[in-house]
Formats: sequence, structure tokens, C-alpha cells
Amino acid sequence: MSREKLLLKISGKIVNPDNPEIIARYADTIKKLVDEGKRIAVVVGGGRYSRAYIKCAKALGLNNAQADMIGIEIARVNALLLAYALGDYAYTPIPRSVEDVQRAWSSNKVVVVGGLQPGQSTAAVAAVVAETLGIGKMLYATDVDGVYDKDPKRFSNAKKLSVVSIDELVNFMSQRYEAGGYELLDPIAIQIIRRSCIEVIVFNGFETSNVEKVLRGESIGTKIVPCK
Ligand SMILES: Nc1ncnc2c1ncn2[C@@H]1O[C@H](COP(=O)(O)OP(=O)(O)O)[C@@H](O)[C@H]1O
Ligand SMILES: O=c1ccn([C@@H]2O[C@H](COP(=O)(O)OP(=O)(O)O)[C@@H](O)[C@H]2O)c(=O)[nH]1
Repeated sequence: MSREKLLLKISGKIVNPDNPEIIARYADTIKKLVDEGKRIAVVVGGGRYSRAYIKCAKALGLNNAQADMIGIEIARVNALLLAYALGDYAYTPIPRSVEDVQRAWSSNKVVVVGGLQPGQSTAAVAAVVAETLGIGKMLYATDVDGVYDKDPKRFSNAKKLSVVSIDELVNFMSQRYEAGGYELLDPIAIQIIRRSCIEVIVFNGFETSNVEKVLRGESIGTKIVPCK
């Protein structure tokens, strides 16, 4: 019987040097899922450190691709923190391409990825890694409770959606399509999720117990229905 496969996308606002205790809790959570027989791929974002470097890159007059490349490296460093915290459960070094991801996956270890290429966010990385590895479910652990009808950080009357279709989603995404932007799901992520019918659950990742709650089918966060 084939083992259940899972893609866990964790915001860089969560996995970063400010939060060693949360990183340790995610490592324990992931190890438990592996011990239960699941195959896990993890994608980690860049968070505030990547945005600090991107701000500096822009101040130096670097172009968006160069700023993105720096954000990519910071996401990879955050990913390496988690991979090392996973010890022998995780594959290292951090894959730097889709080909590397495929090679790492064949090790049967947890594969932890940061950024891949300019012009997208780690949400797109999560989607392309899931598609490449034939993973149909993505847990999207972020710094808000789910998808809202508008940015909850900018609008106090924003309403959380419990279910949203991938086609409706674009109406709620305020896209700053630039290095450090790409809030929530960027256009590339949305296209890949749609074409490969990847089910996505967006939930608050600061509470690591939410991972188990989502896997138990508890209705927390937002379920993105990927296709008809
Ligand atoms: N419609 C929306 N619903 C929820 N969050 C949104 C929405 N529009 C914009 N956002 C913003 O997206 C942020 C999460 O996106 P992002 O920073 O890319 O996440 P991550 O760090 O998980 O990659 C939230 O902090 C929120 O401010
Ligand atoms: O494949 C990738 C992944 C990340 N980034 C850059 O790295 C930054 C940090 O990644 P992300 O925004 O996904 O991290 P978050 O803080 O949202 O978790 C992005 O804004 C992009 O500028 C990129 O260019 N390509």
C-alpha cells in the first residue's frame, strides 16, 4: 500500500531564527507524521529576514530578479534550520532545483525546500514541488487564520472564508507582484494548484497542533477547492 504523501508549506514568518521553539515543535510534529507512515515534503518561506535583505537590495538599486535571488537564499537558510532540527529524518543539502527535489525525494527522507527561482514566492515552490512529487494535499501554515475576503491585516472587517474555490480566490488576493510581495498564493501557485487539482488548507501555523487538527479533518482555516 502506498504511503500517504503530504506537502507542508510553512511561512518564513514562522520558521526563522526568532522562533527556535516553534521550529523544534514543527520538527517533532513532522517526525511523528513520518513515524505514522506518511511521506512529507516541506517548503519554508523567507519571512522578515528575506524582506530585510530585499529592502537592502532595492536600496542598492538591484533589480527584482537579484532581490528575488537574495530572498531565495534566505528561504533556503530557514529551510536548513528546520532540516537540521529534523536530524536523520531530513535530506540535506537543501534542494536548489526541481531536479534536486526529485533526487532528494528518492532518498525516502523528508525533503525541505526554500526558494527556487525569481518571479514567484515559496507558495509557487510548494505547488510545483507537490505537482512534481504527485502530492495532492497541501497544508499551508501561515500567519493568519485562513483566506479572508480581503487582507485581514489591512481591513478590520475582513471575513474569513471556510471554503473557497481556486477560481474565486483571485478575487481576494491583493497581488504586489514584486520581490518580497506575492502575498499568500501568487499567480504561479494558483495556476499549478488548479491544473493539478491540489487540495490546499490555509491555516494559522503559529499553533503547530493545528497540523494534526487539519489532518483529523477538523474545520479550521480555509479549504481551497482546486477544481470542479
Ligand atoms: N485575502 C487574504 N486572506 C488572507 N491573507 C491575505 C489576504 N490578502 C493578503 N493577505 C496577506 O497575506 C499574508 C500571508 O501571505 P504571505 O506573507 O505570502 O504568507 P507566507 O508568509 O505564509 O508565505 C497575510 O499575512 C495577509 O496579510
Ligand atoms: O522560488 C522563490 C521563492 C522565494 N522568492 C523570493 O523570496 C521572497 C521570500 O519568499 P516568500 O515571500 O515566499 O516567503 P514568506 O515570508 O512569504 O514565507 C519572496 O518574496 C521572493 O522575493 C523567489 O523569488 N522565488
